[in-house]
Amino acid sequence: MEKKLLVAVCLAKDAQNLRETLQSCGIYDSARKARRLDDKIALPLTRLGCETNEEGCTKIVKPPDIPLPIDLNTSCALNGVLFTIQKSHTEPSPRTKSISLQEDLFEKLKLLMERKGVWSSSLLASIPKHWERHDDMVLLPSSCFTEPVWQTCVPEVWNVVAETLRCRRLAKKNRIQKNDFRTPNVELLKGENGWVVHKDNGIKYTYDVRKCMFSAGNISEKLRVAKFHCSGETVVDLYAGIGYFTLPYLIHANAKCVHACEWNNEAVEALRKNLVLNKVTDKCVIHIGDNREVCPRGVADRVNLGLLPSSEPGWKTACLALKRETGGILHVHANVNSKQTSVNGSSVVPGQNDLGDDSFVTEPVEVFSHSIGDSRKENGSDDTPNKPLLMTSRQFNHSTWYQWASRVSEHFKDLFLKLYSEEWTICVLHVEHLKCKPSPHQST
Ligand SMILES: C[S@@+](CC[C@H](N)C(=O)[O-])C[C@H]1O[C@@H](n2cnc3c(N)ncnc32)[C@H](O)[C@@H]1O
Repeated sequence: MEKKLLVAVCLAKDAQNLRETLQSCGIYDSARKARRLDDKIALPLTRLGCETNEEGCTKIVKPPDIPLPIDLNTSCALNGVLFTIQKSHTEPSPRTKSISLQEDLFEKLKLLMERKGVWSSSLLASIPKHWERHDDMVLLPSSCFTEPVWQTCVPEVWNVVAETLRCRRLAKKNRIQKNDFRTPNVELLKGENGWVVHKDNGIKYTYDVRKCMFSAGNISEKLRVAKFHCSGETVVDLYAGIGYFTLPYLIHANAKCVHACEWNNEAVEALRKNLVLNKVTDKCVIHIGDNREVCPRGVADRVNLGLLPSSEPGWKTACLALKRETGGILHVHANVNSKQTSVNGSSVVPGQNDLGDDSFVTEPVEVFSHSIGDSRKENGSDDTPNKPLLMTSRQFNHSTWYQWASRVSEHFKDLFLKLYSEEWTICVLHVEHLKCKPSPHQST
């Protein structure tokens, strides 16, 4: 049997369908790259070979478990898609790459717009190259389908996108509204309701994508929180949202109780549902309103300050939330612009950054979770440090971050002194660098 590599060649518009059919028959070779041949696509095949008999006639040789009506260089049909099997004339690419959903989306949209007579290459840039998948919904970025001509072809455009990306509902982000709730401004393009369920590290989060944001960029911090041992601890989550951190504290870190502060009623509705969904309602007290007014005082062993670009508005509230006798741990989040400062060598002021809301959402930004621990009153014991002490994790040895952490701890020292007229001891226990990567659901 000749070891010639074979490909199935079909029209580009049918490539996705054919690929899926070949995959289900077990003869699609996902380790090789699909190739474009003018208006056609050559899909790589596996487990098939060919044989030439004495008359010089070449036939496909296939294992007995593949009873497909296929022959070499002859039109064949599978699931209504016409194709021919041919010998591959090029060496297979060593890289694993099959025709991507993005390429397929491009082909199908181009075809639709050509049929409507409105295709132009200027539309290329607004075909989405990445998206987020939530449940059966695909959430498209704000940069796509911006040209008015797309609107003249709805709902067909949305149907093609939904079919190609294999989802039932389709939504598109617009710029985040500049209000205190950071309302997402998501438009539903296909489907009726915006509620999705998102599973993350064994936790279910439900929320309406039109009303609340799911901060996917926080995943590494959520995973870190999930590893904490908080048995017996009371935690205050000052910016609870839909429960991004409240839930890992309750479910994985095993906190005794979380006081969750949130002022956005839409987020509170989702938070309530999430507590029920994850069966932890009895361990959480929701305080609805501005945390500076509604946060309980003197109750917490740990306070989470998960607000970006800076949690500074909540610093005083966090100090007051800690147990006065024993102190506790503060997790202080902020964006720190280390690029700028590493160039001129100056330090950063806590909370200072030059990144607009939009930059945070769309671009990688350095984000810090800064745990300030053991902020206890001086108890006079010799081993209690009375100066801020940096004990940051080894891999994060960026001097800007140390400087920032050091300034934050000085700031907290002053705050405690003002609030209680007595010295508290502050140690920086850890600095975590959170790269706000593209969402884990993004695909291309
Ligand atoms: C963007 S979310 C962040 C949630 C989560 N901590 C995270 O980092 O993924 C911030 C939440 O804090 C809420 N929030 C902001 N300022 C607040 C305040 N002063 N009091 C109560 N909630 C506040 C917003 O409504 C929003 O739901």
